[in-house]
Amino acid sequence: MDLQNLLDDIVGTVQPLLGQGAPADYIPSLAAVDTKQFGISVATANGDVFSSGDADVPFSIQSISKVYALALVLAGDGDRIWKRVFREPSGNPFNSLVQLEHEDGIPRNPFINAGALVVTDRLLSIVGNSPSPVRELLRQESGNSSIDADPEVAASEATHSHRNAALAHFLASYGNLENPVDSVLEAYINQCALEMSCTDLALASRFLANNGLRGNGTALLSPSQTKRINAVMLTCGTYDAAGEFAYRVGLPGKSGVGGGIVAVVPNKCTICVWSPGLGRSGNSLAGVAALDEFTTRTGWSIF
Ligand SMILES: NC(=O)CC[C@H](N)C(=O)O
Repeated sequence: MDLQNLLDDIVGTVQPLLGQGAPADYIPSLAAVDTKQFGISVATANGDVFSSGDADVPFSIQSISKVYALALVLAGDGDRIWKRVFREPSGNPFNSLVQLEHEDGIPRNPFINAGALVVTDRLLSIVGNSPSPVRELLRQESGNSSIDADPEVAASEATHSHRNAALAHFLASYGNLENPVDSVLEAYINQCALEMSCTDLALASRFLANNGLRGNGTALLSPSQTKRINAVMLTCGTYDAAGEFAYRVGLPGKSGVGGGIVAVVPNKCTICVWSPGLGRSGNSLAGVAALDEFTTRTGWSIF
């Protein structure tokens, strides 16, 4: 398989989709991003990296950060988090409030906003937030020590965070937060505002394809924990479009409203795609199409 040729081809295939869809507009500073951009990177289990298009342009990772927060909580705390958050697809938008009341303050899964707020809360209790543990992990695993939150995106989200604040207060009212609402929101918003390129994210996610092993060969997670994060990514990582994503792409994946998606081919590689135009459920239109093409052409789906 000539991966470089394939990625170059995919950049050509998605051209007609670029500019379609809309960037996230409820975080005003994300709405200004040029939707014609597209990047793709693949990091293989044996350490090679292939990339094409705008693969080295940094973008806002947004909800992709939820995967690394969960990994750190499982690494620090084992299975305890599963008493406070379920592992079922929500079938609802990622920032929905209604389900949380029906289900007595236990979020459906760790990848919708309510679930990620609980995970972030636990991470704050275990390791604190200075420095940000998610940022440190991503710096170490990507080898890029300049990764940081974009203060403008963080400030923009903070001034438009009524929904997430409502979710956090709701969780607190059910006794499902250990830290003050404001500290949890601040940590959550800052990890969402981290800026990384496709290459950074493909490299930083390799532990998900390598049975939990970090770049330096030590274990962040056990093979079983890694398998389970991948399972939750498959069923919940693209919100109410997870069924369609499994059908078209057939890989564990996690999207963010910055237009990035990280996908995992266990024991083989990680893939990161980015294009800011989003479809109805908040997943990158060209990104999903590129991953569809990638698994169709390589046969590297988990099915
Ligand atoms: N789906 C996303 O990427 C959402 C992340 C965004 N920061 C939010 O909380 O609304």
